[in-house]
Amino acid sequence: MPTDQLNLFASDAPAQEPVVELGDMPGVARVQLEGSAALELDYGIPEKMAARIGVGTRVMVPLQNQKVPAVVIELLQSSEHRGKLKEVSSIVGSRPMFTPGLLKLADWVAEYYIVPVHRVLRAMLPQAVRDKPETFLTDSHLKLVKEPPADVLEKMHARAPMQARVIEELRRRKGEATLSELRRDLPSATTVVKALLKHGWISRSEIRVERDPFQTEEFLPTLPLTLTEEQQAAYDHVIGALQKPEEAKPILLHGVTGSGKTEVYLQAIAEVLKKGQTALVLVPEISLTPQTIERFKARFSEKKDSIAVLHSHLSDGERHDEWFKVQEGRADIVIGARSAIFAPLERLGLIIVDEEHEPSYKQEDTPRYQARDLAVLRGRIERCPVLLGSATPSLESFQNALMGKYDLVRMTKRTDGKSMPLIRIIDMRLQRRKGTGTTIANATILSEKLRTAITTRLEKKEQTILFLNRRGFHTTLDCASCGEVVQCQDCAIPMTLHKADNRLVCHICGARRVPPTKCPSCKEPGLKYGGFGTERVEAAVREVFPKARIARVDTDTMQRKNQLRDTLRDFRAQKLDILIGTQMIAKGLDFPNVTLVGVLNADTALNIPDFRAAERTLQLLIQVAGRAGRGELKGEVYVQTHAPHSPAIQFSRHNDFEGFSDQELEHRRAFKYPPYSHMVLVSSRGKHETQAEFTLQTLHKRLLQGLPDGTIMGEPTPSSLSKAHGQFRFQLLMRSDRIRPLARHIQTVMETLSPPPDILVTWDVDPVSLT
Ligand SMILES: Nc1ncnc2c1ncn2[C@@H]1O[C@H](COP(=O)(O)OP(=O)(O)OP(=O)(O)O)[C@@H](O)[C@H]1O
Ligand SMILES: [Zn+2]
Ligand SMILES: [Zn+2]
Repeated sequence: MPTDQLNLFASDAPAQEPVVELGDMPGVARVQLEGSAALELDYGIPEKMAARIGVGTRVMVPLQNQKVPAVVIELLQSSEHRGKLKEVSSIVGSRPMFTPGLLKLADWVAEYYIVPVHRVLRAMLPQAVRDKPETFLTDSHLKLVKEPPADVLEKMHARAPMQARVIEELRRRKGEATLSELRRDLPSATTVVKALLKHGWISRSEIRVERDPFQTEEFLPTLPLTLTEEQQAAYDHVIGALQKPEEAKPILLHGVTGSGKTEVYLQAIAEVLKKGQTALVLVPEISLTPQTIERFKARFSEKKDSIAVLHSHLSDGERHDEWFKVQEGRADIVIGARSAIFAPLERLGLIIVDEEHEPSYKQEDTPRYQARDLAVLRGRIERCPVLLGSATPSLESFQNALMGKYDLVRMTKRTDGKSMPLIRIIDMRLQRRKGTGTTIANATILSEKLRTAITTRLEKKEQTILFLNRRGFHTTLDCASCGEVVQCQDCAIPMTLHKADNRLVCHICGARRVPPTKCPSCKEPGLKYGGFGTERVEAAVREVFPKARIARVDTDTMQRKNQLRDTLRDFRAQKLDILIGTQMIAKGLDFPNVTLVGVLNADTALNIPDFRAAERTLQLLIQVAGRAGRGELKGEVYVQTHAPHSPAIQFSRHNDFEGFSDQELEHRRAFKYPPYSHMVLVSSRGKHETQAEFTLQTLHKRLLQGLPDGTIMGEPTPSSLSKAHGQFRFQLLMRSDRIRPLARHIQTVMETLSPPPDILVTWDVDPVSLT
């Protein structure tokens, strides 16, 4: 739709219903400023606004000769403020932007994550909503008001052929159309419509147009499936919680890959809608694929317009409109990534967090909240059940379930008697010694066994997924003479060769440079490349299987809008034999004809310096393996590794999540790591290495004074990523089983700290990444 034809308007129409009864009219609004200091101020409410101001309303208030945005957090009869109260200047939007439940959540987030509450309130509204509230697109809805007899129309064809065409078009459309619909075939429709209006042939009214990202998609309705016994038990458990939300504990649904968790979600949501309530579904950004959304829209096809989708790939306009769909109460179901936990749904009946173990539920900027934890909290505030689902639960949630804080429901089998895939471990150390496998420039990319397995699949017209968590062609470039590794100048990591454009690329800051021919350090020419990423795997696979139809899915190849959707569609339609990709293809995908999954290097996640390395590896392996054998045919998985005996690899081989968690929890308990403690990661960064380090050392000393009992505090050390974006990084880890006293202590100390202006100090409560 061409935007030049559509006019933007900002409505400030009064709300339909008054927010407060006129009888007990409060005269004072206590507000929280949005922009700056966490100040609560009182303002008088002018009489003409009284009916439209409630808790959660956004307003503009006068402050030091300016008008600034604020949120009403409380209505009072009078203020303790001495002197004359200033008055609220204006109201933003026609309805409150925050529900009382969300305001409570904001307070909690502020305290727990040690952030001023105004930062939390800002994070709760999408930017497009904050900056341009109620800026909707409009279109003209046109209606034919006179039926022209045949001869009139004929004359018109001679005199004003365009007008006749528009009239005929309108008749074809049962007498109604929008201007933008007409303009699709008749670019001059705007002028023609004006003439027709003047002559009284048609009438016009302005309507609001939603920028709906799925407008053009068709969804074939699906019916609820007959649940398996295990699904039924899980469903019944959720229904029980829906009936007694006050007593319900959060439910952890531990269901193996392909056990049909989504079907349980769908049927539970149907029940929630039947009760006239709403449902919130969180999915990791990366699994918010068209396929996922389609499953929801198709099941609730008669209500598909009442499903709002909130995630970061929407345009500002789309996000704005989807958000208002929720705020105006037109959405019954919200599906979204992390920040959708703040969707202003009312009458919330159920919150679902799918793939609850996913690290992407953690927000990596201030406020650094964990959306899965906020889901549990929001459930408590709104008295609604919370369902956390995963084939590989986070140890935090699993431990909560073992302790009885959460209910644990298991689904141990795949639907329809389909079996779990057979997992084979391939020791790549032996491959290298034997010199077998597909070797290009000394790196074994495909073991012989995996290659044979792919060949068999190609013969049988079954499909293969090859997974590798690294982009690019070569992952290192170093000097044979002096050992120097070519690193990014601004970040302490090796640069990756991207062969398609022959550049070395830094995967932290994106810096690009022409590959040097001589060592930058000793000037000798003997530079050699090492390691492999998806680009190189693609080249190798094309070489070995020249006839296979192959696609690569990573952020380099999926730049174009809809490219991911189109590639996945082709794969589903079996127009492709082999899909090579990064974690973009590791989760949630359900392709029945995939009978082989190859994990090309299972060790990348094991080598990260993080106490969760084993947990992450297990999660990834079980999830990727879970893409195989989801249809009638049995699946097989080959895991290539240099650490075949590590527990993460061995337990995932037997799909033994609980065995792994027993062992891993034991270990965590012994060393007091989460979930047996809360962790706070304090970091400093800056261009000057010594200043950054010194700042953290100073902070360390101050934190030592009055440190709450039971706190374990490390020493300031360089972060494992010691430099990024040209800034040196240092970190300090603290652990305690009681987070609140520690948070208060940190807050108090931070208030006394004034670091040099170019040094940034941050803190992260319950961090998921320690780099
Ligand atoms: N009761 C059922 N009867 C038959 N088929 C079912 C049933 N429930 C689900 N399925 C099918 O089983 C497949 C797997 O289901 P689903 O994708 O919901 O599993 P999941 O547990 O979410 O898997 P994963 O964790 O791997 O994403 C889907 O194709 C789904 O349509
Ligand atoms: Zn050198
Ligand atoms: Zn860099």
